[in-house]
Amino acid sequence: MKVSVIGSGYVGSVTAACFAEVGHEVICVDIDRKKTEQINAGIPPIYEEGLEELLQKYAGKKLIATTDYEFAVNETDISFICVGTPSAEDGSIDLSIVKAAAASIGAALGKKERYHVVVVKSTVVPETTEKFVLPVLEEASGKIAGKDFGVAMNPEFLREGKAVHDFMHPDKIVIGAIDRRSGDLVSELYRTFECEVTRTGPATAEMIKYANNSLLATKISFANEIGNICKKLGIDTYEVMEAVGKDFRISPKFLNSGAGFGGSCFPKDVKALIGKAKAIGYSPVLLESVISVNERQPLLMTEILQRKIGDFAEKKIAVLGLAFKNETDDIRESRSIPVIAELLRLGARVSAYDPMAVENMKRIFPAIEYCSKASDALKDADACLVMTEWDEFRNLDSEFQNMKGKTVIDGRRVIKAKNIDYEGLCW
Ligand SMILES: NC(=O)C1=CN([C@@H]2O[C@H](COP(=O)(O)OP(=O)(O)OC[C@H]3O[C@@H](n4cnc5c(N)ncnc54)[C@H](O)[C@@H]3O)[C@@H](O)[C@H]2O)C=CC1
Ligand SMILES: O=C(O)[C@H]1O[C@H](OP(=O)(O)OP(=O)(O)OC[C@H]2O[C@@H](n3ccc(=O)[nH]c3=O)[C@H](O)[C@@H]2O)[C@H](O)[C@@H](O)[C@@H]1O
Repeated sequence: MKVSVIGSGYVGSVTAACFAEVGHEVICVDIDRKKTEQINAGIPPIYEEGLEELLQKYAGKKLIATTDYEFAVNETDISFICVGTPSAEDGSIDLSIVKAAAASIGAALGKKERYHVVVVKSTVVPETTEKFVLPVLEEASGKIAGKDFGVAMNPEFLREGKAVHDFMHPDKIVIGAIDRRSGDLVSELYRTFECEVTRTGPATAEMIKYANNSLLATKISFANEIGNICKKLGIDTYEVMEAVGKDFRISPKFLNSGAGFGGSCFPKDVKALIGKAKAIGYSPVLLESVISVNERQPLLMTEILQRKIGDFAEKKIAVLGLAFKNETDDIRESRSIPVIAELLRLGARVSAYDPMAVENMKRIFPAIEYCSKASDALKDADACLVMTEWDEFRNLDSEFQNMKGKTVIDGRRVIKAKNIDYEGLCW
């Protein structure tokens, strides 16, 4: 089939490359010309394992990128909206980018003769596809949904760092369509995937995505709550959760306590669902607690450190890990951001290291010291905070001996080194 993918970020570029891999012809559309040029040259606009190989294989052949909506819509049967859905000031969802993309697709649809299906893959709160995107498409095209074109919602469950693998081997495919014809076309696109397909309506598909992310975020905040209580009692929460996870109704996944969840989705999506719930007159107390536990968690790192080394003024604190999790350069909502801000507020000097995310963090904290090796960040530091679960931190040992003080607060349970003054965040 011929597919256009609107937005070439984490989800769009991976969706496009993977659809090419399963045999479709793909046109990527982005308003950022630099990204379209990169894709056409086989260069991934973001880092994801396996993405470069796919782009090298298909760019300029089965996969091309453009800024031209009209061309992309005209040449394809189906368009996937994969643009960002950030938080507005009050935490609710900001749909302005989705609106712009839908209006551009709509304008192109207005000039197209053949039937076309528009699929929302961006994470959007329930009712958005039918009550917001569909009317924008109708107005911009002058056509009627369900008659002249189809509309569907197909949420994405990939994780950053494992995005290509997750897209190619999904646990589930959810297709919420306004009518059978739209849903059948989306289903046809996924026919080679060996995975159960859930067919439903758009609002249910939208809610499945939010319930999924909110439950995973809830598991993490729950593990952190238990971890904080365990710490006060001198109990090892990792031992507790390992046993709890053996109950097949619970599963051991996503019960690692620590500095909390970051990333472009969990914080934003839980807040967006809170915003939607409030807008319809429901007070989501559990979801609000998931966020408050998560916001308190990184600041417990600096509280513990203060108890151990006292005043931060003029002290050098090494921060290991800037990405919101391992295997990515993404720093969006990284738990190291509030920690570095707090260290600076309290007068500390910060030396930071991350295997991939240094360049991105420079945009937020241009004035701290960035190092190209963990050992450089640790040299002469008074203390160290470990913020990201990078595997290479598990092998650090003698590097800690070049610190002035030997205090290491581990926010991710990754440090194995001996002869240091080690303290876990909640164990
Ligand atoms: N990042 C992730 O791991 C996942 C993200 N999602 C959801 O997918 C959506 C996209 O997320 P990301 O890929 O992370 O966003 P992103 O910010 O990495 O990428 C968005 C892309 O859209 C482009 N864009 C902006 N306005 C445009 C327009 N009018 N027309 C065409 N392109 C335009 C931007 O230049 C950018 O390349 C969000 O709703 C997110 O919640 C869902 C599952 C996983
Ligand atoms: O909607 C999305 O964008 C995506 O959000 C998450 O994926 P992602 O944000 O890439 O990363 P995760 O691996 O889920 O980790 C999120 C955060 O939780 C933290 N985490 C994870 C697991 C755990 O046990 N404890 C914990 O603190 C990680 O350190 C990280 O900061 C979901 O896992 C994906 O299924 C979903 O598609």
